[in-house]
Amino acid sequence: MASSILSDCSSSATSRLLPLRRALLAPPCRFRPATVAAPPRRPLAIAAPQLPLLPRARDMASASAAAAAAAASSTDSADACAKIIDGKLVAKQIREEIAVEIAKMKDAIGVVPGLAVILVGSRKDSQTYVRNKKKACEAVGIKSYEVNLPEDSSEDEVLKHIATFNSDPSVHGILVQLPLPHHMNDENILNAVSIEKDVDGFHPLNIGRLAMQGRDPFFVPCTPKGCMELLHRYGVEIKGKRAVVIGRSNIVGMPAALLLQKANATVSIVHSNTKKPEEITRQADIVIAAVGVANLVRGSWIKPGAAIIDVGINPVDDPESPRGYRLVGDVCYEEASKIAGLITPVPGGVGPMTIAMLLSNTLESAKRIHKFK
Ligand SMILES: Nc1nc2c(c(=O)[nH]1)N[C@@H](CN(C=O)c1ccc(C(=O)N[C@@H](CCC(=O)O)C(=O)O)cc1)CN2
Repeated sequence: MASSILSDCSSSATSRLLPLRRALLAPPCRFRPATVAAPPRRPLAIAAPQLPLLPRARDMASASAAAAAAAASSTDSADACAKIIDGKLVAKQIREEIAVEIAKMKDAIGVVPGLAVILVGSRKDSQTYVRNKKKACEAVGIKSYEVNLPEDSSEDEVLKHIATFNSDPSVHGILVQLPLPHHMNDENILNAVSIEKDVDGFHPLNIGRLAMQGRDPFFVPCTPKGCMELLHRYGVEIKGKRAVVIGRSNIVGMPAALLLQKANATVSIVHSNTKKPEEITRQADIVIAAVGVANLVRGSWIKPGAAIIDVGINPVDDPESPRGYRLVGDVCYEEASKIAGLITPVPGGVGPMTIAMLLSNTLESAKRIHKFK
């Protein structure tokens, strides 16, 4: 269900005052138009989830609210606008690049990459993501295989389908859409996917290899890989920079921190027990926010000029929207975009990159299995 969060990221008390103060004091932020120049095309350098609310997320949110006044004054005086990192556009470029590569491989060796998706239950959001994955596969020339199981299926039924796909040579990638129903053990299921076909990169051996020096995983999880790809394509230097990842989930925060560290950033992870998260975040040249709390990161948390990657996709009530809600990130875009150097919007930032990276991982898998360069 959508939570009620005010669009200007302020508490209910300040929300009545801020728009007026802004109108009086601040020149409007001239956002870069939607036609912002596309980043240069480049070969792939190397995956929103609705993240669970952390137990102490409320504490972090209250630290955030306490910082609201400071944020208001700093954003009021700012006249700069961050460059928008256009994930939708980059994802489209990547899909086009992948389609070309797939056509080449098919011509050269007659192989068509195959992706198998297993969906358990009938969550509307998961059904939409799976449908979008299928459409994206069709558009680039990947053959997709889909298994839909009822909510009350047993773990064994899921494991049986995984085993069949593991031994099917026409399938190069297997994923189980998350979240799974509560009665299922994610670990048992994710462990069953062959690591050579684990295009989500969630198998513990793939995550373990990501964490180790001198080792590489077969696959990098799609959303964190998408975050890195956006940083690369927009020319953000990572080596020697300070990076902060907010959130430490297995599927986004933790792998994102490992990737930044592999790219030679100095990385801190801010989580539900972190004291003064805003002070730590303010030191970062690069911030990846993946905590699942709408508008947690305020303008006052951000170092001027920093690159901000917002992974959060949080529904908030909006009676004016046809759906009755709209999506906002973990970062208060209105404030942050006046202080940051670059920023991803929500929607249209990291989200579209998740599926583009899934296609990239599936192609990579087919190439590796068939030794095609
Ligand atoms: N097995 C997996 N399960 C889940 C993953 C995953 O990578 N593997 N990630 C998420 C869901 N997800 C893909 O599965 C996903 C989330 C969001 C988007 C996206 O494009 N979001 C749009 C907004 C969409 C909207 O309007 O509702 C955006 O941010 O612009 C794509 C894929 C959890 N499960």
